[in-house]
Amino acid sequence: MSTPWILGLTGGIGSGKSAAAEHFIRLGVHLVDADHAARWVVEPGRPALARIAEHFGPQVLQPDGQLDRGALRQLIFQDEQQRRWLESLLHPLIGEEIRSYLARAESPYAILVSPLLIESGQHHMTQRVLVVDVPEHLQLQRTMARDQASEEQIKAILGAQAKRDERLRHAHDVLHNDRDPAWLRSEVERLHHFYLTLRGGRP
Ligand SMILES: CC(C)(COP(=O)(O)OP(=O)(O)OC[C@H]1O[C@@H](n2cnc3c(N)ncnc32)[C@H](O)[C@@H]1O)[C@@H](O)C(=O)NCCC(=O)NCCS
Ligand SMILES: Nc1ncnc2c1ncn2[C@@H]1O[C@H](COP(=O)(O)OP(=O)(O)OP(=O)(O)O)[C@@H](O)[C@H]1O
Repeated sequence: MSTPWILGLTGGIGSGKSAAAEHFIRLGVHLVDADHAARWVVEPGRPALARIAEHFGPQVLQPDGQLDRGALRQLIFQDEQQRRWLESLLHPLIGEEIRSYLARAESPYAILVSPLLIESGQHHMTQRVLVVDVPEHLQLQRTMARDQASEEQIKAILGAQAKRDERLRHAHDVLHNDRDPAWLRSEVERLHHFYLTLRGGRP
């Protein structure tokens, strides 16, 4: 099987990666989301979950044995060493899941969506990088409207991610998602046609 051509889609928390991803999926692009892969590797019965419970204690498990994501989020974003421990356990496993899923792509190009594309080195799996970019105040505003998290916690997560400039330095393309959802959709359609042309497909 030939290796698919992969676009890396990244952006900080609440920048609009998932919203952009939905439009690419609707256009028929094969897509894997690193946040979803991060959930698969800690499903009950998988070894990573037992390692996490052993390391952090039973307070990170729900009564039904599933990972208590809110509890783990609290622990890792207030302690950099614990976050690094978790990342060193999960990132290699997430990388394997992503690789095997992307290898099945049959569309003219495939997409890897990841908040940590640059930070985790996952951009080495891709041929091109698209950054969804918004000013920090919009990231905060949209994430607070979406999640049950406090401003303080979202700021801690922002602090654990690459700075805006650093991410933009790796960008081949930038989607400025500071307007309304209709603009986001039209930008995804424009970029999709551009990628099809790059791949020599029918625009
Ligand atoms: C801590 C966890 C359990 C919290 O789960 P929760 O359901 O609340 O959030 P979710 O996984 O949907 O992530 C939401 C957003 O948080 C940010 N985020 C998640 N992990 C990290 C991290 N290690 N560093 C910086 N930001 C992160 C991203 O912007 C992500 O899109 C979870 O985020 C996790 O397992 N993180 C470690 C694995 C990881 O690094 N995942 C990122 C994709 S590679
Ligand atoms: N152009 C836009 N106008 C208004 N709201 C938007 C726009 N784009 C995204 N949003 C909203 O902002 C919130 C964050 O978007 P989304 O969940 O796609 O971000 P994300 O980058 O995937 O975040 P995370 O890193 O946390 O997974 C969502 O509630 C989404 O509906």
